[in-house]
Amino acid sequence: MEFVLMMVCSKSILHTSSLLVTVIASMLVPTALSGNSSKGILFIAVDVKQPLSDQGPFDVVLHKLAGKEWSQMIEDYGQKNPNVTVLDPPDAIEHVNNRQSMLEDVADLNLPDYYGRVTVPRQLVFTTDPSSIPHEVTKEGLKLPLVAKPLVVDGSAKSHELFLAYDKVSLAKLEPPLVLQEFVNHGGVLFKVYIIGEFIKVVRRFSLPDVCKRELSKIAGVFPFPRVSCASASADGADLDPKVAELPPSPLLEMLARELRLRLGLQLFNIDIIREYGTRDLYYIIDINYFPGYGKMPDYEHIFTEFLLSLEQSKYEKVLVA
Ligand SMILES: Nc1ncnc2c1ncn2[C@@H]1O[C@H](COP(=O)(O)OP(=O)(O)OP(=O)(O)O)[C@@H](O)[C@H]1O
Ligand SMILES: O=P(O)(O)O[C@H]1[C@H](OP(=O)(O)O)[C@@H](OP(=O)(O)O)[C@@H](O)[C@@H](O)[C@@H]1OP(=O)(O)O
Ligand SMILES: [Mg+2]
Ligand SMILES: [Mg+2]
Repeated sequence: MEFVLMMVCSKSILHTSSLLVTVIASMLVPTALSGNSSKGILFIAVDVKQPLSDQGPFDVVLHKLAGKEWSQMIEDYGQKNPNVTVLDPPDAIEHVNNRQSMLEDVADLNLPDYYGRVTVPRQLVFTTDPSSIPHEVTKEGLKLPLVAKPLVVDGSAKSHELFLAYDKVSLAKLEPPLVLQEFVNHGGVLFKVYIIGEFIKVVRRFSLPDVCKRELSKIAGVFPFPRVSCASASADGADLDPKVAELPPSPLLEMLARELRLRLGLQLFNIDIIREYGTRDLYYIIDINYFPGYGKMPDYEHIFTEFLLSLEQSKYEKVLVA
């Protein structure tokens, strides 16, 4: 079996050490350049300025690009080539690149709770007039502290600039569009669940420390905080309180990943999950990221390759059945 993948990513992504670069460096380019199409995968980098049909045919489109023009190009290509697999459809990506819509599907999930309950923190969206924020927050009964997050995630550093707010008055200093999300104490550790099709891998990362009532009553203001749970903040192997460190049960993660994959219409994403401190099984999803840096995921080369091969295998099986 041989199939052709087309890869596209923006310059900004190429400059960060994301999966695309890591994979190109370690797996794809050698495969494509050497002509040794081991496992049958041929990767072709695409020039987005040229028509796609002049560069194909492709079996799979793998990309992390946004924008109307690009979405249109992919849609047109898909219409002319109904057998192409787009990873992932631009409208599904856009849905999770907005911090309001990304969590809506989780809130609607209604999973059975044998292995634990999964929910999302309460949050409000503000698109204009920051002076109304304190009043709205009081009216809606959101509890402090609050995490302020830019509404749209667009791959820029600014869309990851978050603030922790300790009092309501200071909220008027924030810059909409943003979401204000209730902060949930979780013992300073979060679970990052990587999803690649049907495959799941969970890792522990350090996170923001808990905020106690005393601290809340003594501090006022909104404070920026750095990317606390980035890859360098791996908490796997750290000496942690076992109650905090215990991973969410696998059946819960499997059920959650399956449901989200279907609802979101995505194959490549990760989820940030925290467990409320002092509970055994109350989980909050606080973030979903499209096509995250898989290069940091243990054993990603093997998993990603198997995933790509499974796409073609399932197409082949469908043809046999039809
Ligand atoms: N509601 C919350 N309760 C407790 N901690 C939170 C909450 N929201 C965010 N955090 C902390 O802030 C970090 C950053 O928040 P979030 O994951 O939403 O931002 P991000 O910029 O999208 O991050 P990523 O790099 O994963 O894309 C989380 O990893 C977690 O440590
Ligand atoms: O840069 P990293 O490898 O950390 O990957 C991060 C990725 O950046 P990249 O796409 O430039 O790789 C981010 O994408 P944008 O929102 O900025 O588009 C986002 O998905 C983060 O959640 C990823 O961090 P992780 O969740 O995997 O810890
Ligand atoms: Mg996150
Ligand atoms: Mg995120």
